[in-house]
Amino acid sequence: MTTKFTDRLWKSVAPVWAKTHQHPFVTGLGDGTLPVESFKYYMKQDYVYLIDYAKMFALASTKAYDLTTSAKFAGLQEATLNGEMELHRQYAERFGISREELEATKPSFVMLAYTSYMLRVAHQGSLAELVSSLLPCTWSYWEIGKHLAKVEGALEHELYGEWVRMYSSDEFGQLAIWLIDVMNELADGKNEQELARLEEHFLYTTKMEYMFWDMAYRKEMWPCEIN
Ligand SMILES: Cc1ncc(C[n+]2csc(CCO)c2C)c(N)n1
Repeated sequence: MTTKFTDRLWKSVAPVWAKTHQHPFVTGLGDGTLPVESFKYYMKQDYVYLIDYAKMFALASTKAYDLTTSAKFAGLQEATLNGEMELHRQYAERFGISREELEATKPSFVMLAYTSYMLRVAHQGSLAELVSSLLPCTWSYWEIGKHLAKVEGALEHELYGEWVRMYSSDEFGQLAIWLIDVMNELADGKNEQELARLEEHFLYTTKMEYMFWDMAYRKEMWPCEIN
C-alpha cells in the first residue's frame, strides 16, 4: 500500500493532537465540565476567526486549477459564513450576546497570529501551501468531534451537545475527507523541499489550533500585561 502525504502530516502532528485531546477545554466540552465563561470567550474569538477563515476558502477558489474545485471552495466559503457561523450566532443568542457585539470582538493575540499566518500563506504561496495551512482547522475538529462523540452523554449535553453533534456529523466528516484528498492530489509530484514546506505550514497551524483552545480556556487576550 502506498503511503499518502497526509499520513506523513498525521505522523508529524500526532504528539500535538494527543495533547489537544487532553486539553481541559476539549475534555470539558465532552464531559460538560468546561466553564461556560471560557466557552463564551471561545465563541466570540472563533466568530472573528471564521470571518478570516472564510477568506481562505475564497482565495482557494481563486487559485484552484479546475472549475469543480473552484466551485467547491466557493461553496465552503458560503457554508462557513452561513452555516458554521450560524451555530455561533445561535449560541450567542442563548448567552444574550448581540450580533454586533460578536462581530466587534477584539482579536486575541493567538487568534490574530493564527489567521494572519494562514492569510499570509494564502496570499504568497501556492494552492498546496494554502491548503496545508488551512487543513488542521477542519481535520483536527473532525478528530476531536469523533473523540467526543464517544464520551457518554456528550452528544446530548444541553449546552455543548450541539457543538459535538456538528463536528462529529457525517456531513462534516465528508468535508474533512474531501480536503484531505485535495491535499494529497496537490502534494503529488512535489519535490522534498516543497513537501517539507507544506509539512511546516501544517505543523505551525496545528500548534496554533492547540494555542487557540488554551487561549480560550484561560480567556487570554494578549500574553503580556497590556490588555
Ligand atoms: C479555531 C478554529 N479551528 C477550527 C474550526 C473549525 N472550522 C472552521 S471553518 C471550518 C470549515 C467549514 O466551515 C471548520 C471546520 C473553528 N471553528 N475554529
